[in-house]
Amino acid sequence: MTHTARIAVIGAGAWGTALAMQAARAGADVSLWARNPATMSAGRVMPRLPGFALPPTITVTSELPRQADLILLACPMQHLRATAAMVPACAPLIACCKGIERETGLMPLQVLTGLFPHSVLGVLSGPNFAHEIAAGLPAAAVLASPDRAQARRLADLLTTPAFRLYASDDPTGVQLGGAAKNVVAIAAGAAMGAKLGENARAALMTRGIAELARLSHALGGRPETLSGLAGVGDLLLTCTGQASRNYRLGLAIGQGTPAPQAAQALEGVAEGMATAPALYQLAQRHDVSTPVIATVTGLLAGTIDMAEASRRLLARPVGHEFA
Ligand SMILES: NC(=O)c1ccc[n+]([C@@H]2O[C@H](COP(=O)([O-])OP(=O)(O)OC[C@H]3O[C@@H](n4cnc5c(N)ncnc54)[C@H](O)[C@@H]3O)[C@@H](O)[C@H]2O)c1
Ligand SMILES: O=P(O)(O)OC[C@H](O)CO
Repeated sequence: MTHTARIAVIGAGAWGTALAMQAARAGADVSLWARNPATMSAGRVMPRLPGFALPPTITVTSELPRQADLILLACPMQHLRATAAMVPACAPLIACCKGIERETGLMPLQVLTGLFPHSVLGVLSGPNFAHEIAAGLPAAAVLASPDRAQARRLADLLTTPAFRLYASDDPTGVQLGGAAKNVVAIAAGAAMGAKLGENARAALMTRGIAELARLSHALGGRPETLSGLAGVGDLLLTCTGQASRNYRLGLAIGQGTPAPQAAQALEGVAEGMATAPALYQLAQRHDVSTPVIATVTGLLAGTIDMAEASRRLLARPVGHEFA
C-alpha cells in the first residue's frame, strides 16, 4: 500500500491557500495553518483568494503540525523568521516566499538554516499567480534544495500534469531570481505608469536581468538558473502581468502616488517594497553595480521622484552591453 503524503501549509494568504489546493490535487493529505482559521471553512470563499471556495479535502487549523512529510512556509518574507520559529522541526521545510530579509540581508534558505540546522530545507519559486494555480491552470515552478535528490523527491510530492515542479540544486540562483523580479517589476510598472513606453519597460527588464546576473555570480548562483523559471520566467510574468502586486505598486508610483500610500492601497503584500533596499545593500556589500535596483530603492524611500529616477538612469554612460 502506498503512503499518502501529509503536507502542512503554513500561512493562508493567497499563495498558501493556492499551494494547499495544489497539494490536495497531487493526492496529499493537506492541513492549512491559518492565523485566523475562523474565516475559513469548507465551501466558503477564501479570504485571500476571491472567487474560490475552500475544498473539503483541506483541513484548516490553528494547530502547528506535529507530524508531516513536508511543510510549506507560505508567509510573507519579512514574517518568515517569526513564523518558522513556531514550527516544530518534524519534516523537510520549504520556504515559498520571495524576497530578502530587510534587517539581515538574508535569503529565505539562510533564515531557515539558522533556525533548523539539521533539517532538509528548500525553496519553491517560479512564475505563478496564486489565482491561476488555484484554478488548476497549467504552470511550472522550481523546487531548489542543496541536495539534488531531495529536491526531486520533494518536488514529486506536489507535481501534477498541470503543475510541473522542476528540481534544482541552486537555491541561491532561485532565491535571487524570486527576490529581484519583484524589484524590477516595480521599475517596469513605474515606467508604464509614467507613460515612458513599452520600449523603456523592455529595456528595464533586460537591464534588470543583467543586474541579477551580476549579483547571482557574486553570490555563487549558477547562470543557467537565471534563464530558468525562477529567473527570467518569473521576471517576465511579474513585469507584464497586470495581476502582479509589485507591478501595480510601480504603476501607481509612476502615476505620482507616493510609495507608502500606493502600498497601502494594494490587496496583499508587495515583497519588492522591503526587498529593494535589502537587495541594494547586498549588492553594495558585494561591490555589484545595480542601477535599476538602486533607483527603485530611491523611489520607494521617496528620496527621488519619477522624473529624477528616469533622469538618473538615462544619464548613465552607455558602454559595452555585457561589460
Ligand atoms: N500571491 C501570489 O500569487 C504568490 C505567488 C507566488 C509566491 N508568492 C509569495 O508568497 C508569499 C506570501 O504571499 P501571499 O500572496 O500569500 O500573501 P497575501 O498578500 O495574500 O497575504 C499576506 C499574508 O500574510 C499574513 N500575515 C500578515 N501579517 C503576518 C505576520 N505578522 N506573521 C505572519 N503572517 C502574517 C496574512 O495573514 C496573510 O495570510 C510572498 O513572499 C509572495 O511573494 C505569492
Ligand atoms: O503579485 P506579485 O507581484 O507578488 O507576484 C506574484 C508571484 O510572485 C508571481 O510569480
